[in-house]
Amino acid sequence: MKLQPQTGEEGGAQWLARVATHSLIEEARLSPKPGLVDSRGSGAHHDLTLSLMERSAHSLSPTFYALALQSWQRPADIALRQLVGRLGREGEAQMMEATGGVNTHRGAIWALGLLISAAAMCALEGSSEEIAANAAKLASLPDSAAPKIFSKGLCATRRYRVPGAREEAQQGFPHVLQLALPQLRRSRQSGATEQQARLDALMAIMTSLSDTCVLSRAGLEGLEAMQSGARSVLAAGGTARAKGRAALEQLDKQMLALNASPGGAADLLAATLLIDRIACDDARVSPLPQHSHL
Ligand SMILES: CC(C)(COP(=O)(O)OP(=O)(O)OC[C@H]1O[C@@H](n2cnc3c(N)ncnc32)[C@H](O)[C@@H]1O)[C@@H](O)C(=O)NCCC(=O)NCCS
Ligand SMILES: Nc1ncnc2c1ncn2[C@@H]1O[C@H](COP(=O)(O)OP(=O)(O)OP(=O)(O)O)[C@@H](O)[C@H]1O
Repeated sequence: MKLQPQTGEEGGAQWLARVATHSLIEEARLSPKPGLVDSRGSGAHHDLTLSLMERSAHSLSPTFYALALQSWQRPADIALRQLVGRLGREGEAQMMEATGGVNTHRGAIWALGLLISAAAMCALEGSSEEIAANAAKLASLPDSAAPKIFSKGLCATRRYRVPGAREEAQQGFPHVLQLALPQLRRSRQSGATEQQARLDALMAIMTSLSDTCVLSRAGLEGLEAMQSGARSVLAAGGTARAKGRAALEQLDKQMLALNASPGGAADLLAATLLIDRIACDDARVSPLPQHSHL
C-alpha cells in the first residue's frame, strides 16, 4: 500500500516529524508494558513519568523535522553522518532541557533519528528493508565529532560481550524488521486488537534483544528473565489470549522485583510503529486509516 504524505521535502519532513513524535507517545502510553513507563505509572523508574515522556517526545519534533529535511534525497556519506550526529546530540540537549536533566529518550533519538534520516534519503518512497539498509549505512560510518563517553550502554556491551544500540542500528535493526514488524502484522491479521498487536510486537523484541538498560540494572539474571518471560507470553498465544495476558502480568511482576526496565526494547517498538507507518510495504495490514489524524 502506498502512503500519501504531504508532497515535497518540507511537507514530507513535517509529516515524518509528526509521525515520529506520535510513535514515541503511542509507545509510552501503551499498557501494560513490563517494567516500563506506561499509562498505569512509572514501572521500575523513579525519575520518569508518562507526562515527562510525552513532554520529551514533543520537545523532539524540531530535531526530527531537521533530520528529515537535511537528509532529503541525500546519499549516506560521511558529511550526512556528521550532520545527523550533530542534530542527534542537539536533540539530546533539547530533551534534557525539556525534562530537567532526565534521560527519557536517548536510545529512541538514536534509533528514530537514523530511521527518519534514512526514510528522507529515499524521499519517503522506501520499503522497510530499504529504510533499514540506509540507516545501517549511516550508523556504520564514523562520526569524528562524537565525544568519547564511557556510557552505561557501552559498559554493559563490553562487560557482557553483547551487541547494544549501535550494533542494532549497524545491522539494520533486525529486531524491528525480522521480529517486531512481522509479529505486529501477524497479530493484527489473527484478530488481535491494535493494543494487543503492539504488546505482542514488544514481546517479540524482548525474546532476543540484549537490552543494555536491563543488563545495567539487573545483569544477566534480568536479561534472561526478560527473554524467557516474553517467550512465554508469545507461546501462550500472545496478549489476545487470557493465558498470554497472565504470562505478561507475571513478567511485569518479575521485572519490577528485579528493578529492570527494557528501555531498549521500548525504543525499538517506537521504531517499529514508525516504520509501520512510513514504509512503502505491500504487506502492511493496519486497522487505522494511515496517518489521517497526524
Ligand atoms: C548510540 C547511542 C544510543 C549511545 O549508546 P550507548 O550504548 O553508548 O549509550 P547509553 O547507555 O546512554 O544509551 C543506550 C540506549 O539505547 C537503548 N538500547 C539499549 N539496548 C539496546 C539494544 N540492544 N538495541 C537498541 N537499543 C538499545 C536504550 O534506550 C539505552 O538507554 C547514542 O546516544 C549516540 O551515540 N548518539 C550520538 C548522536 C548520533 O550520532 N545520533 C545519530 C542519530 S540521531
Ligand atoms: N516507556 C519507556 N519507559 C522507560 N524507558 C523508555 C521507555 N521508552 C523508551 N525508553 C528508553 O529507555 C531509556 C532509559 O534508559 P535507562 O533506564 O538506562 O535510563 P538512565 O536514566 O540512563 O538509567 P537509570 O534509570 O538506570 O538510572 C531511554 O533512553 C529511552 O530511550
